[in-house]
Amino acid sequence: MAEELDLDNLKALKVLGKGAMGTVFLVQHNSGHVALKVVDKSSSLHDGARRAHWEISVLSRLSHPFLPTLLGSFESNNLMGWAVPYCPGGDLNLLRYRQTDHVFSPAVVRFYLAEILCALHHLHSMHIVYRDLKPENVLIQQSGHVTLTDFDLSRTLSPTKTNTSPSNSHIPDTAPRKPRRNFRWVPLTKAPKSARVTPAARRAAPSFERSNSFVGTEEYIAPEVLRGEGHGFAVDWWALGVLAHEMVYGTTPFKGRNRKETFHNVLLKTPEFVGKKTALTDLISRLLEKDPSKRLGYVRGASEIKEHEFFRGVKWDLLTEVMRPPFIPSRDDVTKPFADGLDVRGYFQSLKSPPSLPPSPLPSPSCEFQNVSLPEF
Ligand SMILES: Nc1ncnc2c1ncn2[C@@H]1O[C@H](COP(=O)(O)OP(=O)(O)OP(=O)(O)O)[C@@H](O)[C@H]1O
Repeated sequence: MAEELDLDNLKALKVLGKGAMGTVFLVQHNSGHVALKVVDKSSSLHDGARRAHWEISVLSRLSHPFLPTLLGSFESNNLMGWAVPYCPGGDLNLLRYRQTDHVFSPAVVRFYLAEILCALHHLHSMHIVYRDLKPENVLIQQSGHVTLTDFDLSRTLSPTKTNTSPSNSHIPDTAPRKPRRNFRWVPLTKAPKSARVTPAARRAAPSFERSNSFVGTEEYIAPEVLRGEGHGFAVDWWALGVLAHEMVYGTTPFKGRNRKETFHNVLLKTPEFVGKKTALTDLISRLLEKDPSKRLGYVRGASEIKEHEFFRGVKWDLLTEVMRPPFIPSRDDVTKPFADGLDVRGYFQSLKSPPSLPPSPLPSPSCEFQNVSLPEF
């Protein structure tokens, strides 16, 4: 049961990340560390309060080892916040950049895909379509297992419209809408920024205003979304295919020189795979089927994908016990916290008065990992 948090008693140790919607703080709470996401309700640009209520409502329904648990929440006149377990391992994108050639081995890919698939299976079983799968939203727990984060773009689908719900018809009025213009920027010489997304006011993308639910990250958007044909659960299977491609090749499959070219590629380009055909390339190409009704997972959901040859041997019911995570954060890196803790309320107040800006946010975790080798298959 999520508790009511008292903002005045919460001291942030540092800023873990800043997203389109809010700021995530590392907070000491009940003798442990939690991640506290705080949204400025007055931020009319991003419709903060409505989106925060939506995310809290989704989190409060989740109960799965690869999804966050809502630990507590608060609401004041100006701020809303909620706490979830802290994931010290950073995200899958940062982890990939720590690998040789910035790619994971097929065995590691299998591990992460299997866990993400289980998390999506759970969400879909609750009629929630995630719609924001990308490596930056896959966090690594202290145990090395994954947690999906950021449910801002998720939506509830009517059970009767499981796969190809027409755009918007299933979106509850209370659901937030979060248009984004996303781009990827990864300086070659620096560690990649955790998020490759930048929110933009809807007016920044006028050509897509017709569809109220045109959302997602450019390189991860499914063709049916671009075609304005609606958002079914199959958009998550498409994104799983893009993510798998990025993890194993180091690039997303449809990235163009600009957004127009990326969207053109998403709609028309057939992904190419270097080297011989494998179970993994077969899985990716089946997930990247442009017609959602022919896409793997369309007919029987996650179960259909779990049966794919690439996952042969995975003990789905025993994932947390049997499968050893390939990377385990070696220490809970809470180094360089703010000296006396950071007052969350003061942090937001100071954002509104530029002369006394707070210390700049620290980047995502710099923890090290124990590399656990997985058997090749
Ligand atoms: N549980 C957590 N443990 C550790 N870090 C976290 C946790 N939750 C979020 N973060 C960090 O905070 C960042 C922002 O979080 P989140 O994606 O939920 O915010 P957002 O405002 O919705 O962002 P976006 O712009 O991607 O929509 C994440 O990229 C991550 O670095």
